[in-house]
Amino acid sequence: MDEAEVKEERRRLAELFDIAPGRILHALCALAVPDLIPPEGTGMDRLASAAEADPDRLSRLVLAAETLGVVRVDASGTVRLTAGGQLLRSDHPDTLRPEFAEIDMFLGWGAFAECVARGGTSYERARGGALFERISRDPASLTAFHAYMRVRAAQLYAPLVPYLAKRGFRSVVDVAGGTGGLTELLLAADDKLHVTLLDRPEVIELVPHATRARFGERLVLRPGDMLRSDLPAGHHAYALGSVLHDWADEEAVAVLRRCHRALDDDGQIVLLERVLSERGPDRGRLADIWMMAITGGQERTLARWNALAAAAGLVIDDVHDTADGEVSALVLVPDGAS
Ligand SMILES: C[S@@+](CC[C@H](N)C(=O)[O-])C[C@H]1O[C@@H](n2cnc3c(N)ncnc32)[C@H](O)[C@@H]1O
Repeated sequence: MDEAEVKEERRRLAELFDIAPGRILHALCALAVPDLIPPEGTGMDRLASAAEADPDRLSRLVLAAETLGVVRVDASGTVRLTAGGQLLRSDHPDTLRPEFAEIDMFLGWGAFAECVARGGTSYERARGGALFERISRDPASLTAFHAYMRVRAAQLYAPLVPYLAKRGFRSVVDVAGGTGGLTELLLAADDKLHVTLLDRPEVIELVPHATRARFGERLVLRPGDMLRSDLPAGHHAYALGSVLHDWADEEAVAVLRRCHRALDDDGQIVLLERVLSERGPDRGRLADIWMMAITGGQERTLARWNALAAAAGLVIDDVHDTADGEVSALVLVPDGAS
């Protein structure tokens, strides 16, 4: 490398390493700053008072945010959101706010290199418990996590809904379906469908009343533990959206076996998951590292998904990818049924 290339690489790596941009966006969202900036703009002092923040510190944060391109501050000191900054508002349909306002995941990275070297998750080391157990004891974290999951589900799974609707499910169990982001998409796409939403009891309690009222008896809420007890039996499809990537193979196979046992005669299991490329650079490998750090699970290649299915007596019958490769639908049926 010549001197200019070294300089450029140092700059590129230092930029990758810098923790500040993410934390600036986090603080803006946690303090609801984008929600407090009206279309006509606002002054720094007014913004600080609305955000209940120290005026000097908040103005430094906003100026740093301008450098990141999410706000613009004009000569008179009026602060406005840029087009990108609009995505940080909670009322934007593609909002990033619940994700960026979350602190628990960030704190969970802790001593990450330790977990690479010695196993376990850095989340557990840093936060003193496994993710789903710990946030269950911390209402603020639980609410923030599921607020993010709902928005994520609506955005991530929407491109798969036409494909899922065409499969003509009679009834679906949304296994570990959180507060029902996927369930709502499925129920809204087919007015004859019944969905049983199963998750931990404290998560089922967070299902919004509006969702319960909207779908009436087509939605059954079922507190349960997919790792310790049988799933409701006799349904046509068992959907698992971003569930198995949270778990190592042993637990993932145990959950698949439970779904297999519960299936209707012509039943199917539908995984909504990322399919990692077999080799070469893939942004999904960063998501894989999130899983290593936070849950102890992993993102999987098609070969690994095949192996997981086989271990539960299942085969992959169909794979439907989305254009951006962020998520695919993998349809599993009992081995010998396809
Ligand atoms: C990554 S979230 C995915 C939520 C939802 N399927 C979605 O795509 O939005 C994982 C979900 O698994 C649930 N979960 C974790 N352990 C569980 C268990 N033992 N039994 C049932 N649900 C569980 C969590 O509460 C959480 O809602």
